Amino acid sequence: MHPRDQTIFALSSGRPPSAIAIVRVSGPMAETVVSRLAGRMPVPRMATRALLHGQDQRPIDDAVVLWFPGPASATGEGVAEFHVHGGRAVLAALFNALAAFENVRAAEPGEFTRRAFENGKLDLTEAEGLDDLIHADTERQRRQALRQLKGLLGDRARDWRERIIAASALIEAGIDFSDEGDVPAELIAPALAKVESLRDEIRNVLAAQGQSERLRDGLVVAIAGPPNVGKSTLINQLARRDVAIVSPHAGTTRDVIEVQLDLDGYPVTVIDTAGIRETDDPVEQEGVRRARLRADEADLVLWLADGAGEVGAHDGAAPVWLVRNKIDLDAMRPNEPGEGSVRPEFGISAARGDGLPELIKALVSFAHDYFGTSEGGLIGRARQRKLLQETVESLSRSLDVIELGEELAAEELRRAAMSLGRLLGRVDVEDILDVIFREFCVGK
Ligand SMILES: Nc1nc2c(ncn2[C@@H]2O[C@H](COP(=O)(O)OP(=O)(O)OP(=O)(O)O)[C@@H](O)[C@H]2O)c(=O)[nH]1
Ligand SMILES: [K+]
Ligand SMILES: [Mg+2]
Repeated sequence: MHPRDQTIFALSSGRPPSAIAIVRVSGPMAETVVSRLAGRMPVPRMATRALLHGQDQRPIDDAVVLWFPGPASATGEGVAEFHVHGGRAVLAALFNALAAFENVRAAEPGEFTRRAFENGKLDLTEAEGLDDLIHADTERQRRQALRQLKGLLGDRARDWRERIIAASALIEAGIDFSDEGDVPAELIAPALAKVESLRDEIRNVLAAQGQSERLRDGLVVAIAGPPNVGKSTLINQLARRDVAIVSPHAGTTRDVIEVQLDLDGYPVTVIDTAGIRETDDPVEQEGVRRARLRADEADLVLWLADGAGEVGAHDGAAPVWLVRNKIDLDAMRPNEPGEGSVRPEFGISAARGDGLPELIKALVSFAHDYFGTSEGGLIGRARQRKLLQETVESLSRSLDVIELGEELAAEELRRAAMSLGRLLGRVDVEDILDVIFREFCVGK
């Protein structure tokens, strides 16, 4: 039997142990599974209490059972939900009982959503939005994901696709008309006008968007600098807890330490690294190597220095802010901009907290620019942006090549429609589906 026709089950709630755990079952066997385990069929969509029994008639748990007959269910198939007590042994007993049925197996990550997608319950942008919503840590990520889940991008893309197909139908009708020679201009002109306005519309969405698909991955800020300048003290201050060891001993931090922060709704990862210096200690050398690597990959580097230190050499393309620490030790006032310095310069005391509000304010404003200011951003992922860009390019090309022949223009329009089809998950997507759904949680 094809894996797709098998019945799947998974824990859909959080990690056990928990007060309640929800196990979902989807597929052709779901109905049989419910009636055997619960001893009867619950009324559809009504919470029903039942003592669950395995096939050996031993009781499993006192549960609440829900039955959603397909196709009006989350996946489009028959779906059962078992709300059981969230103990590990309870779940193990239930999983054993489920797996004992023929053609019933544990679900792969994302398999429920994939079935929903394959049964037309949601388009690919909505499926991606669902995944993002589950993984959203901050308020802005949540709002962005919800827009996707509500299908705002999908709705626009469907409309664009239909209009492209209509324009290309006009051109193709023109081609059919002209047995020999030219296609009548009165057919081509309105089609071209449509294509042009469509292209501008999609361009506007791309432009208005800023970079809000970056919300998924977050902003990476690396704290780097020489040993003992107070890098770990600063990350502890930003995290408001002791994530890194602070000591007067130079070379304390060797591993890369990460904390996730919610800065004004923006997801920011701050990393503390080993102090960068020449050293004979192989462990510290490795720490320094990793520190350089992470600083090179970061989106922003806070180069910490004390006294009169300057920014050290590094290879990354990211902006570097010089942050002078330990201003409590000298007479320098907080946030005195360095003379002739192009990069922002901050004076702080990580130990006492002086200058930190200003530094955090600057970070929020950096995040604001980095993620784009648009609240109405429709694009949630780089994949979506890329396909929209391809659509715009094909539309532009169709306008360019129309002089050379209507067939060429029609071909470009087909390409544009294809890109939007991919965006929605309607064309040749098997390969990307595997990639996308694999990232999902099990039970989703
Ligand atoms: N006076 C003063 N001391 C500080 C300040 N920030 C950190 N220190 C001290 O400087 C020393 C080094 O601090 P760390 O945070 O461990 O420095 P680091 O840059 O992480 O050091 P490595 O991990 O070894 O590279 C500790 O003794 C801290 O207490 C500050 O703002 N003022
Ligand atoms: K130290
Ligand atoms: Mg340190």
